[in-house]
Amino acid sequence: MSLTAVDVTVGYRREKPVLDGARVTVAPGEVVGLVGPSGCGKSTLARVLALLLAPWSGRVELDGECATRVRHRAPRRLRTAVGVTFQSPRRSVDPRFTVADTVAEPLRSGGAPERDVEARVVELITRVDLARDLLSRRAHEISDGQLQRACLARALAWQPRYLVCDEMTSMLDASTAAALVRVVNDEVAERGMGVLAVSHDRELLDVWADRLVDMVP
Ligand SMILES: Nc1ncnc2c1ncn2[C@@H]1O[C@H](COP(=O)(O)OP(=O)(O)OP(=O)(O)O)[C@@H](O)[C@H]1O
Repeated sequence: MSLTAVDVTVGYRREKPVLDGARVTVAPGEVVGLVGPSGCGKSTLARVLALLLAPWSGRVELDGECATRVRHRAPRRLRTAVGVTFQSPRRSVDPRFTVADTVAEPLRSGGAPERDVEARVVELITRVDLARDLLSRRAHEISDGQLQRACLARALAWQPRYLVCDEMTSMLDASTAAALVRVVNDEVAERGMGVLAVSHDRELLDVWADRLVDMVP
């Protein structure tokens, strides 16, 4: 059981791979910190493992199953098994959506019955310590920290087996950052979720991660 990148080669421009045969594996219940110099491809590898970017060659294995398609083309059981959070919550939400719509979005697109969605959204925002009266607000009406909490709630909507955190805390104040890491750690401890944490903050990863993977360019 693991979320694993096997010999992944991928880039954004033809014949200029950013990753060339990259490998990383995350076991259930494990927090793996991904470090390396700026531009070495950490976010790219995170996107590949989150099934958002298809490798040119190599593969992603999710608990032994090879993920051959990405984004909405990936089968639902794989899409819902991996959650992802990004550095900038503002760039990762639809500004027209309320907080409730943002958190509900993966549930709706994954086919959750509408009668269950509202209750689950309340459960999720409670989990990330967001007040219920924020549910009707839009992104521009709440702080970065509150919006990142909503994004973490969205990432946890389907109780993913793995979570990819790409610089989740780097735009946040220290206390919000610590609170979000605690929420993630609770999911690790309670359900055995595996985490890939990308961060520039070595001190954070030294305390958060069980082990570090250094991407040598
Ligand atoms: N969408 C994109 N289109 C074109 N090039 C990209 C894109 N995303 C990343 N790159 C390029 O790919 C390389 C690796 O970027 P990536 O963001 O994966 O690295 P990183 O290690 O996460 O960097 P940082 O630590 O600075 O966030 C960089 O040269 C970057 O400019």
